Amino acid sequence: MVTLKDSTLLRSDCLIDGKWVAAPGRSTPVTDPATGRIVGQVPDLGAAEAETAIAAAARALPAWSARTAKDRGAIMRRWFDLVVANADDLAALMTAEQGKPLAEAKGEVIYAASFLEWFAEEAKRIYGETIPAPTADKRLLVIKQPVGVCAAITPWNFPAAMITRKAAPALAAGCTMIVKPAEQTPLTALALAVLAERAGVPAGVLQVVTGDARAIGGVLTGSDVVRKLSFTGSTEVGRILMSQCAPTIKKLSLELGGNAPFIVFDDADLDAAIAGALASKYRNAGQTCVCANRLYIQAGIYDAFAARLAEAVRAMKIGQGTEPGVTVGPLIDGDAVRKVESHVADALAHGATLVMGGRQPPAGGNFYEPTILTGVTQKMKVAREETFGPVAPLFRFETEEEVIAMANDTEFGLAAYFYTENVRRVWRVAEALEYGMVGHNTGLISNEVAPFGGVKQSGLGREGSRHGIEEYLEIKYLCSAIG
Ligand SMILES: NC(=O)c1ccc[n+]([C@@H]2O[C@H](COP(=O)([O-])OP(=O)(O)OC[C@H]3O[C@@H](n4cnc5c(N)ncnc54)[C@H](O)[C@@H]3O)[C@@H](O)[C@H]2O)c1
Ligand SMILES: O=C[C@H](O)CS(=O)(=O)O
Repeated sequence: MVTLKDSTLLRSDCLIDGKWVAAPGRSTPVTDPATGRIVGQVPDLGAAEAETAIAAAARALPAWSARTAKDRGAIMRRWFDLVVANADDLAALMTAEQGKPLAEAKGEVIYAASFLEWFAEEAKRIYGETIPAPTADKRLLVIKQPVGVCAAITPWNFPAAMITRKAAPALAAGCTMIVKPAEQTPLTALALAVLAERAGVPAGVLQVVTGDARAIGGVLTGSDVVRKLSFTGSTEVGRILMSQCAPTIKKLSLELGGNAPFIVFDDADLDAAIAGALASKYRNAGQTCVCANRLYIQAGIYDAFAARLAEAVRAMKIGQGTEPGVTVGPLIDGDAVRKVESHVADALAHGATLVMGGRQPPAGGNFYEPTILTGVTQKMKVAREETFGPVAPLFRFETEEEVIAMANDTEFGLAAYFYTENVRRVWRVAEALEYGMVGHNTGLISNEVAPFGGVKQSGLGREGSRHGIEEYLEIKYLCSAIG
């Protein structure tokens, strides 16, 4: 089990309609991916409970949306304060169920809290507009109103941030929300719900339902009462949910898979490029949607970059997230390990060279050693699929035109990175890359103030920034005849 300062944050029941709901005889264990040990139990709920949660959200909507923006903002701010005050416990829960190193988990909790802080303020800046009427007898204006009852389905790799990045703008806008967290990481979601309740979020405004993803998701996507779905996860599941939402024409936010190119030109600051590669590639053991998935290194510095990266990666420490100094934790489960193994085996079978790693450590489990491959080509799986593991495949390129073409040769379009000191090249490359987010001379681009999201098959819409709250608002145009 997990040792917390506040043991009441470890829940084994769900929050529905202001009540904590258990399911005697219907519970699912939550396991530590580093050890396989059970760290908690959560209810295995389904369609009936999803329906109950939707009805509760609908009942709570009028009063919540009628509260002033300042009032909702104050509650969101209290939620922020409580998340920060309980960051150590939330990080402990996260490391226990997701495996990331404790320092990373703490960092994610603070990142997750930043969305609560940001949208506590943005709630008060939902502005409308007046429009000069084309005729003297009319007055035209635009107001913005909350979408209504919203659903959120979230992934396991960022168990806190992927929830607050949705719930914060939704509640700030005056919507109510049902969250279905990933089955692997429900404990963090339930602890956030405890703190939301303590912050004053009323019954029915925020609900967390754990259990049968297909059954719960089927009800959330099929209900006409649910006016919006915000999903973060794989592109494959995003397609399914998008089609399930079609009959009720829901508003959609989709944050899906990635295949980020990481481009280093000959004139790059090599120290900065190595630091950026480490941060982008190995964060969360490579299990982030914006991880560098392909590293394109210009011919003139290819060997030097490979050697420097190997030297830096050798300094990494793999192990349980609770161990001091650990920088690479376990992958989420055996399937994730097998996917990484298949990508490495495919690359080697097609001519790549293993510089380091390429195996599980002797201890086994869900760990996989940080890996570097050279001699990688576009024909290999690592070029076409999201590896979602600590594998850095290095591709060699000669010209700017060639690398832009290779970088864009994917159905994904979430994040891309490039390193150069040439100002003219910054503009050429940034504008030519077909991605929603581009990092120049940095491997870390995510924060609460910037619009996070992708193009092509990496998703729809943006989260965070001043744009993120628009996803939870409808525009209403009012035309008043005064003649
Ligand atoms: N773009 C982003 O911001 C972002 C962030 C994190 C993760 N991701 C992507 O998510 C993927 C990894 O996360 P994952 O393995 O949790 O993704 P996943 O798509 O397997 O699962 C995500 C969520 O969807 C639920 N789900 C799965 N099938 C469902 C169904 N048929 N009906 C209803 N719900 C269903 C899961 O229970 C989970 O809560 C990667 O592709 C990663 O790139 C994207
Ligand atoms: O997995 C992708 C998440 O969005 C993580 S982050 O926002 O880049 O930290």
